[in-house]
Amino acid sequence: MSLSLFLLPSSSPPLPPFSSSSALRLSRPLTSLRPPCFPRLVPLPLLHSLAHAPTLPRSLRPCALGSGSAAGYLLQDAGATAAVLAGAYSLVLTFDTLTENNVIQQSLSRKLVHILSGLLFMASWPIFSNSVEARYFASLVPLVNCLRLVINGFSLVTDEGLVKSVTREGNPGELLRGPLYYVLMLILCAVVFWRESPTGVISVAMMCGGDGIADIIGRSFGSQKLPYNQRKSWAGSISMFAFGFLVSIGMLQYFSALGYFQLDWIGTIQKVALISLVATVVESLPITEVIDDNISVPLVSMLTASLTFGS
Ligand SMILES: C/C(=C\COP(=O)(O)O)CCC[C@H](C)CCC[C@H](C)CCCC(C)C
Ligand SMILES: Nc1ccn([C@@H]2O[C@H](COP(=O)(O)OP(=O)(O)O)[C@@H](O)[C@H]2O)c(=O)n1
Repeated sequence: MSLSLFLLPSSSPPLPPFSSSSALRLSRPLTSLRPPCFPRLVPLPLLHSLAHAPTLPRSLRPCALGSGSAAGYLLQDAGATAAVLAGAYSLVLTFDTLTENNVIQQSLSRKLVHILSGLLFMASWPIFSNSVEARYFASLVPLVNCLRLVINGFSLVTDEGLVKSVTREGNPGELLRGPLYYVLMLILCAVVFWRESPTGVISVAMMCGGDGIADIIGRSFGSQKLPYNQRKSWAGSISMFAFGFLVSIGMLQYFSALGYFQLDWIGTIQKVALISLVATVVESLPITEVIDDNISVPLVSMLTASLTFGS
């Protein structure tokens, strides 16, 4: 069997922007392809070289787009969803234990959960399949946590560990604000943008990395307050810009290395710097008493990224 690599036939629907997907087509009908073949975790450049390999052992044959069976995709996505859900529960339990044992303060615990949850959730996206439904399976994770926050926020049940590790004062009602908006934004980014667009990646990075570090640095080193907002500081805002920028570039590199999109890095660095600046300015405004940062920061990042990246 020889593999030939060529672009999608012109009759195919246009590839989403930034998709560098080149369909691997086999010389015989896809129906003859039998798994196992490895999922899209293999970086695309490697797939290109594999595509030209004269013969490949069956177990090393890359999946052609759409070559996985529906049942295979379903199994992969269900397993990935269960694994990431378990990861979410373990993360909160870990920080609850650390707080309970006074290893870290409750405020730091909440912020570390804020930084790590969304970034680790986004980092898990490549373990989901190439199916159209994959993003919906992935969004089940923040959805289940959304329900968990709501039932605990209304004290229908009481999960002390959850309340302690993600609230400021240990009041269950707090779960219905910052944490709830946070998981709703993760659902939005996963469903609308998924791993095919820099927009969702940057928005999650700014909400988790940028806004998360601003609190930690701002509380500890924020003596110099902003002239227009005495609740925010130069240290907090500068750290939000810098860390949000670095985390955004890092996550874009991650998805690019796995072949989900290819970016012109000079232009990307400029665009991400602009997005980080806009998000940092918005986060510093007194409006955050009206609109939670977990809404304003990702939304303004989505808007700015959509305008600058065109997707
Ligand atoms: C503490 C959180 C938000 C508070 O925001 P703020 O008020 O400080 O601005 C984050 C709440 C996280 C939530 C309880 C759990 C979310 C889990 C996530 C969707 C999946 C993580 C999976 C990964 C593998 C650990
Ligand atoms: N730009 C910023 C953001 C937060 N902070 C500090 O972090 C604390 C919490 O910030 P925040 O109200 O935005 O926290 P979250 O809404 O993100 O949980 C503020 O009261 C400030 O002490 C800062 O100094 N500068």
